[in-house]
Amino acid sequence: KREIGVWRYLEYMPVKDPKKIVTLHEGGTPLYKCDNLAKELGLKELYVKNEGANPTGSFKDRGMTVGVTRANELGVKVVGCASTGNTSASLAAYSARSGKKCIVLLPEGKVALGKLAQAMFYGAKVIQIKGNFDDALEMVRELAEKKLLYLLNSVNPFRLEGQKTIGFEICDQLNWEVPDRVILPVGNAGNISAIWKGFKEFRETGIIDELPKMTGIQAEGAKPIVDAVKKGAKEIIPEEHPETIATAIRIGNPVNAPKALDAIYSSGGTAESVTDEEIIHAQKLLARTEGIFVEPASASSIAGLIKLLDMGVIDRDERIVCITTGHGLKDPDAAIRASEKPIEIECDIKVLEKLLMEL
Ligand SMILES: Cc1ncc(COP(=O)(O)O)c(/C=C/C(=O)C(=O)O)c1O
Repeated sequence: KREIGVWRYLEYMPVKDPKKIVTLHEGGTPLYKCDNLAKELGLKELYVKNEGANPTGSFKDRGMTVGVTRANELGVKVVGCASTGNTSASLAAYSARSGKKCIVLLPEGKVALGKLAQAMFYGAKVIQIKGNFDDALEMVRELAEKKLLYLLNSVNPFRLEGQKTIGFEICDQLNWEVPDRVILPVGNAGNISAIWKGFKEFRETGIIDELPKMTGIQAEGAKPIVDAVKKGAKEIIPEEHPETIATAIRIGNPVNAPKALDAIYSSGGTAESVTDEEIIHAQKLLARTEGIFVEPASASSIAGLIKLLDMGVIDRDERIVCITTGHGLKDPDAAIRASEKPIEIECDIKVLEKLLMEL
């Protein structure tokens, strides 16, 4: 009996020795039909694929199970990555599970609390650099070139092989009724490239005939892919100083830009940017209409949906899947900052009853 999750698709995985698989039973995440939010937005059919339901709380686990399995096959002892947070949290977990040493490079002061706690607690060697993610990635790639570690950023194709299963699962969960459009946040641009690959492989094997429009969303202050798409360019111009409260996608020089641009152009998709305010608004709207709590970067897919509807780019009768990529608990500070303060009272039941009346 095939378990659900990434390894349900073993035949599509570049694994030579299944006995070397390192897994935390990642994947098999919920595809929620969001009728409340759809009604709010005047949409016919809206789904949210919640990758926050993965073992370490983000879609990165899908890539890491395949990437660390590869490291196992190679007999690698030390793995490493640069990260805005979730990649480091995931790599720390999978390297712990497979007895490997793990080193992660993080942009000092720009990593959400939950992610930092995970990387530290799983026992990774956590290095904070005085620079941004792009600087950290450059440094860790040099260590890889010197063979001092096995690099597990999404320059490593084994990461994308795991993440393409998001596309597979969406097809299975919609009984092969392919969505018209898939909307997701884009940072280093690995995920949009991987998911597109998944849909294309399912079409090549005859499981589906149609392909969705791949739609990438970036933050206003970190949008090299969006700028390229607006010009129909084949290459990006790196953003020197990417800035956004959605720190997961605070990336200026996405390594997978060529693949991501190809996914967007060949699928007839698009790319759009959203402000931090629009992200926080969408994050709250999703939580309060559908009970789905995601971190700010993840909510940019909902914010992008709203913006593209307002711009008339997206038709209201499209079947749409928004991918929410990380759990809201990853960034508790952002959630508390965006919420009403708790009410403080003495232990007086009368006061409490009065508050209840005003609920
Ligand atoms: C919640 C969340 N949403 C979206 C993205 C963007 O995905 P890509 O476009 O494939 O990079 C990330 C990426 C995080 C890192 O790049 C890292 O953790 O180093 C993320 O954590």
